[in-house]
Amino acid sequence: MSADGALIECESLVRIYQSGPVEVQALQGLDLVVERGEMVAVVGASGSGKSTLLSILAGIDAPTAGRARVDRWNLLSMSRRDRVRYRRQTVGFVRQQTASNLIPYLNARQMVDLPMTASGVSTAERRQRSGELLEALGVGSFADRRPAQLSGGQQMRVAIAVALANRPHVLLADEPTGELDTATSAEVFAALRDVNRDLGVTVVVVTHDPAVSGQVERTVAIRDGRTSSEVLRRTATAEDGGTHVIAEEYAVMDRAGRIQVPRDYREALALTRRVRLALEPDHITIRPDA
Ligand SMILES: Nc1ncnc2c1ncn2[C@@H]1O[C@H](COP(=O)(O)OP(=O)(O)OP(=O)(O)O)[C@@H](O)[C@H]1O
Repeated sequence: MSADGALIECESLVRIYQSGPVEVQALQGLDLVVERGEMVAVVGASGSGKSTLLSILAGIDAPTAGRARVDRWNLLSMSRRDRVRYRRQTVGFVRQQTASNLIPYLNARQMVDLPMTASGVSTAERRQRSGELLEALGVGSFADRRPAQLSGGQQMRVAIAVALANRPHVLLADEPTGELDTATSAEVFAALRDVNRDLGVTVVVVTHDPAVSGQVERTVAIRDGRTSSEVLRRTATAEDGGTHVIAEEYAVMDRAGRIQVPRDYREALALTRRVRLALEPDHITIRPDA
């Protein structure tokens, strides 16, 4: 794998679910590298394997085959005890349904407090950390409110604060804006970007929302359980001094040299099973087998 020292490395990751006689290949050899400090959006159609990937990275689900490493943890060979430590200390996870992240009878401060209590953090440190986190997420003045007394966007910010309580290296968020209106989504997403920038937490966020994925520097697209393409965005300065974002799409090639040719390209040239490949001085051509 190329990136030495990357925080997250998945290679040829496979997850097969067996339900009775039916086998579902949720991940079919997925490759993903995320550098420390990056913020990456994962996009893809419903059923493409996004939530499966996130559950594996969160240490909730175990892969069937392949390689997956986060920090110093090998997610395939981790013992049960290590898995508990990993989930407590290395990753923070924000679930898809806002309410499932929260406990109805606790207020925001108590909820942020809970994971730290489980990790044996002192009372004074807990109090300081929960105050700082709620403040950083813009919900400092709601510390004494329970979930039912908060709006959807505020609940999600509290959920993010809870996920960050034990200073994880990685924050994983599965459709954090899925249940929110456009304006609130933008606010929650801005909060995730602040957390990434100000606290240095690496963020992997699954989203359906192109408006959301368009705001990060790298978007990884999953199709049929594999990483199919990546969009990289950078800000360029024009001659008149104005700035604009340039987005470039790349196909992803695995170590065996496999790439996915997008369906519209295949259809446009009627590419089917066999194609002609030719190596040119600085590129490769793919032609129909005519
Ligand atoms: N526990 C499970 N048992 C059996 N099949 C499952 C299980 N979890 C997921 N799958 C299947 O694996 C595939 C990938 O599901 P996954 O939830 O990862 O997709 P997704 O991209 O997150 O979809 P969505 O955007 O709808 O949440 C789907 O075909 C799904 O039905």
